[in-house]
Order: sequence, then C-alpha cells, then structure tokens
Amino acid sequence: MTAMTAAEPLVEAEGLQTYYGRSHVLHGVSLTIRRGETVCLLGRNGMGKTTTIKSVLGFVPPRDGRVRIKGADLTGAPANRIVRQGIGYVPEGRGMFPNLTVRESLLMASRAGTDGRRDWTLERVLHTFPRLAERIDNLAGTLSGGEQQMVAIGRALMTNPDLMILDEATEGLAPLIRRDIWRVIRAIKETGIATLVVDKNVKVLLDLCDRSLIMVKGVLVHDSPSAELRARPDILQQHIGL
Ligand SMILES: Nc1ncnc2c1ncn2[C@@H]1O[C@H](COP(=O)(O)OP(=O)(O)OP(=O)(O)O)[C@@H](O)[C@H]1O
Repeated sequence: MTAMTAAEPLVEAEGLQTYYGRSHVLHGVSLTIRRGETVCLLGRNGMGKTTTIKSVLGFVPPRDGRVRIKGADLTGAPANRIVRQGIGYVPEGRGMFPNLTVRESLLMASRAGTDGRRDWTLERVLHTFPRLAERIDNLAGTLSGGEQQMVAIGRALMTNPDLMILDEATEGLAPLIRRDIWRVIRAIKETGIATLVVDKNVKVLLDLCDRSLIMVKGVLVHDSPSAELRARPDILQQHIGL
C-alpha cells in the first residue's frame, strides 16, 4: 500500500442517491477523499458535480447512501455540523455578505481546526492575498469578482480546515486573477490541506491534482491518478469533450 492510500479518509461517501423533487440527479455516487490528497471532480455542465458536493455536506441530503467524515457516520446531519468537522467550503457564487467588510468577513469565519490548530490567522490570509490587505476595510459587495473569490477562499482558510472544497473558484475571472487563485490553491495543497476542486480548466486541474474523478449524468465513471488520465485523451474526449 502506498502512503497515499494508507492516509486517513476524511470523506467517505457511499451510494449517494440525490433528488431535487422528482428529478433524480445522483445515481449511487461513492467517493473517498484522504488526508492531504488533492482531488478534482470533472464533467460537463449539469452532470451533478455541485450536487455531489452539496450532498456530501448535507445541503442537499441524499435520499439514500451514507456519508462518513473522519470515520463518523454523519448521514442526514445538518450541513453546519458536517462542515464543522474540518471542511472549508468555497461555494459556487462565493456566498458573500455584501455589507460586511473584508476584515469582518474573514474574522467571522475564524475558528480553530478540529485538532485545535490556529495556523490560519487574519495576518496569514492577508499575506497570502496581498490584494485583500489593501481592501481590508472595504465592503465585500464593492470588491471585484476576483477579490470576492479571494475573500471566499480566505474565509474558508480561517476555519483551519483539513479539507477545502472549491466549486468553480475561477469561474468568470480574468486570466491574471485566475492564475493568482491557482497559485493559492497550489500553496494550500503544499500545506497538506486536502482539496476537492471543481473547475472548467481541466488542463490545470490534471496538473494540480493527485487524483481525478469524472462524472457523467450523476454517475462517477472514472477515478484514477491524474497522471493516468492525462495519458488517456480518449477518455477526456469521450466524457468531457476535450
Ligand atoms: N436546485 C435545483 N433544483 C432542481 N434541479 C437542479 C437544482 N440544482 C441543480 N439541478 C439539476 O441537477 C443536475 C445537476 O446539476 P449540478 O449543478 O449538480 O451539475 P454540475 O455538474 O455542478 O454542473 P454545473 O457545472 O453546470 O454547475 C442538472 O440537471 C441541474 O439542472
């Protein structure tokens, strides 16, 4: 067994069946994310990537299946309880409070990690995102899209997570800002925080992530080390259209 496969599972989802009303969206999704691992979830629009994240976190509870976080069965638990097990969630659309300043947005998220760690302080987040230091007293609602994304990532880091989940963190951003976001995600990876990333920039993800999953119509059809998927343009073409 390699060191990677021996690492503690942070998230174990098994057989998730998720619906929006009568619409059946996830058809038995199972996935594991281990400590320190960087995993990307690929797939065309509307395949169920966001729903997978929301089901794991309890925002859209699965109708069937199990969710374990660090070995504890939290199936059906409210989202705030699941996220408090060491998960920093950066949702699609960023979820800003427009009337809070950057400082307030970051400080209100501050808490120790599940093991008591307080590695990520306001100072460290501002050091990571110098642009935010310049905007510290501005209202979040007045920031550019890229700056808001930085606040969203910074806020998640302030919770001292073991796992960051980033849903479309670079969507709609200018190339330079995008590059900055990728730089930070790489830096996060290097600190040993596990990451689950959903993004349209497949090439960047395949370089960045240890493992790649592909989702097609609510089913995970591929799960391999990213290096293996990089060598399979046929699979990328078939499922993602690259
Ligand atoms: N709140 C909702 N109510 C009803 N249907 C929904 C809802 N959210 C998503 N869906 C449907 O569920 C399916 C999966 O959507 P989901 O957002 O999980 O896909 P995705 O892979 O994340 O795609 P995208 O990249 O476009 O966000 C889609 O058919 C979508 O239309």
